[in-house]
Amino acid sequence: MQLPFQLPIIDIGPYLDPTQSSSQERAVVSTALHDACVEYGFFYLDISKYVDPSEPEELTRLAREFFFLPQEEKDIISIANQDNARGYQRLKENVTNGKADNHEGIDFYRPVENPDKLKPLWGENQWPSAPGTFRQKYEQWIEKMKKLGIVVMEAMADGLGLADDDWKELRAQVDDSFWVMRVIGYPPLPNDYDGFSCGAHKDYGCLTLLYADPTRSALQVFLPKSDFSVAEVDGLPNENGSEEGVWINADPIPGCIVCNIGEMWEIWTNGLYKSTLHRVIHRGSNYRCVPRTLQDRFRYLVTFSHHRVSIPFFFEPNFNANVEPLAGVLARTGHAKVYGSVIYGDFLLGKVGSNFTQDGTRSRY
Ligand SMILES: O=C(O)CCC(=O)C(=O)O
Ligand SMILES: [Fe+2]
Repeated sequence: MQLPFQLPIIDIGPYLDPTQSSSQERAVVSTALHDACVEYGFFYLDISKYVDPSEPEELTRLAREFFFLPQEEKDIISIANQDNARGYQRLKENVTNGKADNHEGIDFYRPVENPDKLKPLWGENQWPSAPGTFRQKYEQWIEKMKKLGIVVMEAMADGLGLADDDWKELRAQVDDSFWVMRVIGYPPLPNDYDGFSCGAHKDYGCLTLLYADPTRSALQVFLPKSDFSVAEVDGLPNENGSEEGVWINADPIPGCIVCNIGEMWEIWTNGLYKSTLHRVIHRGSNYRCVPRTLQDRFRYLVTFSHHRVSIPFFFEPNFNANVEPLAGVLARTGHAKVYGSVIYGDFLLGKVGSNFTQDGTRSRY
């Protein structure tokens, strides 16, 4: 019998404090990262030595409280108030592959000096005033994920066999990450819905560090091969064109986040690492988190108990980073450059600045 496929689990522990680990222990981690990026572009990162589970659990509880607010209160921080990027987007306002995604969410970006809401991406983050501790808790998470991003980058540089100087050059492209954090609420997808919870896409940046609540069978990853068992998804169209492969579930694992690489890694490695298609189909079932008061509990059970919450943190290059195939990788593989260079900020503006559909909804990918 074929066992269901599972993405590799990589414990980042040895890289958290290299003075406390041996070079062999670190080599196990960096080799595993390299193999996972060549093979899948996706892996689980065991961060149990870095984060107490209560911390992200609290974040999903705060997100639920926010999404549970009346629509007009959520609209107070609409992206329309600012630069059309920072803030809240209603259910179905985001569009992927021409179809409205069945989710709502709040986006935060690295703050900028001299904010200007008329300039794409250059506005100010809009923090909800309720729940009261939202901002403080999420800002702590941002700091943690920024540090983790650099740690994973260093481990990946080792996995690629980069010399010290090459790592310093790469580090200088990500040491002031133009990060994005998204807090997403997914109500269950109606059976007859023409679309997805989040349509198939590749992430366009560097590293996605995704914490999601314990809901299973929601996030799916496309593996362009056919020797794995498949997660059956009845009646849903393929979104992978004519490419051979299977969609597998990337269910949450306690103590781990799901990690995937974006298109910038594809450029740095001249195509050796590929960013991978993924999507969310949340039919809604097995996660419950019930409010305390009776009245709220009733409303919640009727409307909200099956909401899935996920918090992707996109650890991206610096806004001005000039991203191109790394000399160390070209030298090692002996391959000619097949990717050109991009300034990350220009690339990002191209993605989010002009991605509006005719009815004013926004397409992120
Ligand atoms: O919610 C998820 O599990 C994934 C979300 C995602 O892929 C994205 O926002 O880019
Ligand atoms: Fe994604």
